[in-house]
Amino acid sequence: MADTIANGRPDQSANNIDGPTNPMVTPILTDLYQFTMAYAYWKAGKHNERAVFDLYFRRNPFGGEYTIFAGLEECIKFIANFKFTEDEIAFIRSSLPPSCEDGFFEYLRELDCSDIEIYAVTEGSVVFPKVPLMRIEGPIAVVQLLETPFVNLINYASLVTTNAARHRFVAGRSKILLEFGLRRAQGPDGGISASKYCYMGGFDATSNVAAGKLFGIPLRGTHSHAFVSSFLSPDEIIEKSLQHRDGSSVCEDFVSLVQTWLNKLKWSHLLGGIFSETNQSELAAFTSYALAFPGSFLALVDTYDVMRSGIPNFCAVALALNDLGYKAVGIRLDSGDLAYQSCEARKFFRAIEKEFGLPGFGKMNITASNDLNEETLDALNKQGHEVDAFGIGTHLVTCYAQAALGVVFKLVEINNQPRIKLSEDVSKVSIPCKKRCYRLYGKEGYALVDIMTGENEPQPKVGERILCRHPFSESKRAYVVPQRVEELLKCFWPGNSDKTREDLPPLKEIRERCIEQLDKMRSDHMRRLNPTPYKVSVSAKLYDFIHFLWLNEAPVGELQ
Ligand SMILES: Nc1ncnc2c1ncn2[C@@H]1O[C@H](COP(=O)(O)OP(=O)(O)OP(=O)(O)O)[C@@H](O)[C@H]1O
Ligand SMILES: O=P(O)(O)OC[C@H]1O[C@H](OP(=O)(O)OP(=O)(O)O)[C@H](O)[C@@H]1O
Ligand SMILES: O=C(O)c1cccnc1
Ligand SMILES: [Mg+2]
Repeated sequence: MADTIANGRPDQSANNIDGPTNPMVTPILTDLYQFTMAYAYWKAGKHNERAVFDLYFRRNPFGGEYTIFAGLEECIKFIANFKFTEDEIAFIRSSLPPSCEDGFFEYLRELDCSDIEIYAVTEGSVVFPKVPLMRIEGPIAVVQLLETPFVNLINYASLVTTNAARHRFVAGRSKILLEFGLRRAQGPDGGISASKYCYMGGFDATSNVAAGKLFGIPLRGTHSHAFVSSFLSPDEIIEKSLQHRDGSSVCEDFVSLVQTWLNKLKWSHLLGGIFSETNQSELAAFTSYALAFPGSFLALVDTYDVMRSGIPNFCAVALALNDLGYKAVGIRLDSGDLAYQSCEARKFFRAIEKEFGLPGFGKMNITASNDLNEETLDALNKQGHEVDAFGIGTHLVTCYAQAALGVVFKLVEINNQPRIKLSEDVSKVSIPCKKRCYRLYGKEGYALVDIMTGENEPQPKVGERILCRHPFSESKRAYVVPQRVEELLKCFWPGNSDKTREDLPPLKEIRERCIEQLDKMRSDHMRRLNPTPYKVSVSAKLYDFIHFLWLNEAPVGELQ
């Protein structure tokens, strides 16, 4: 028997692929019906029949016309370490009827994924409905057991990556996007996954420390209202000294230096009249935070009153820091009208730059947060704002605008026999056969269409006209002369076959791929309002075959 590691799972480390991020992702993280079907396949002697399943989705989320494929690495890590523990086998036995024969549990005991082959689109790619994101081949009983965990691992990952990409699209390339969602995410796995996939979708950093450690995502953060209101007055600051940044001198009373600056601001003719007395609790909090982090001072300015207290208090501290050679980072706004306040804050910073001759002060970073989503970002853009960074939590990580991406896993072939699943709803009819999928690019470098062909059809060639047909609608078809042809499905798990396994790229590389692919999308597919659908097609041969099979399988009705 194989060695076992700490959690009782057989040691598969010879495959050099770590297990999934979440240790709950085990072979029993599946639906009961996968085991009942596996038993029935086994009992019928059918369990080793070679099946091909496609994993795909039917509609793009968030009313958009694109999706980002994510979660592949976790699927591969899962199957690379797929092995039942004795404990799990005992539990499965206790969950099935007592009549289930021992031989089945012997079979489960020996099971791994060495006989499975997985072809997939590269993680971080832009993908479209109906085109397989993954093709899973292998003994039917095993592939069936993979359905639920794979759909689970791809569904939220792709949904939240797409959500992040959509937020990035609205915010624009130049803005810093911070994921602040851990506290509002659906449990610990939701939080960790959100941080990983929001980074993949184009966010710059997360506040989630565990995700920073696990995935190397840059960590960023400010401070909360509690920190501000926990102080009563500057009198409670005991340690008041601060060394000059270059070490040349020490300011013994930084608190007084801040007070001096606050008075200067109050009486300055440019700024005068905006405020009188600022909140002393807030001033004490800012001063203390600056004493703790003089090189990276950033303050939350909306606890009491942004313009009459938060901004002047922040500026007094920032100016005192400047005297000692430190450059404050900026502010965070977390309530009220973020467009208006950011513009007012910017005016104040610029006025200070001018008044005190401090180059760069006007460019102080303004971070905004508070229930932000695509719509509010869009509204802020339309109004005009001065925000440099957005901190986004709830709407981003919970995918508030759409709860799930209906990923499905459908049988398309068994023992080399193509299979189709019919439905009253045409959009739910599956596309049969083991297929090859290509993206065809046009003259201007944009992707024109994705096309699926039968496995043995010749590959579309550059410069050669090919007919692309809508899979179900007879009248929708177009000729395409591709300038570039990209094969979409690559082998990420060759099983026992002699295919070469694609490496799993590091997260940063996947993120770069995602950003690059989105940049190359035609703008009409990307726009928020009524985007143009991207064309997904099949070859003429596959079209004919789908419709032949459809007619073959659909019973003819009888009218009486
Ligand atoms: N200029 C703006 N245009 C459109 N939406 C905005 C603008 N500024 C802020 N928002 C959004 O308006 C909403 C304001 O929410 P709400 O009134 O509940 O917050 P608040 O009272 O300002 O703050 P708090 O979180 O302390 O309750 C938030 O979703 C915020 O993102
Ligand atoms: O608004 P989100 O997009 O979810 O971003 C995260 C929020 O979390 C923090 O708020 P906090 O937990 O203090 O709650 P509150 O602002 O709702 O009072 C922070 O100040 C943001 O407002
Ligand atoms: O660092 C922050 O400002 C932060 C972190 C989590 C949630 N809200 C804000
Ligand atoms: Mg808030």
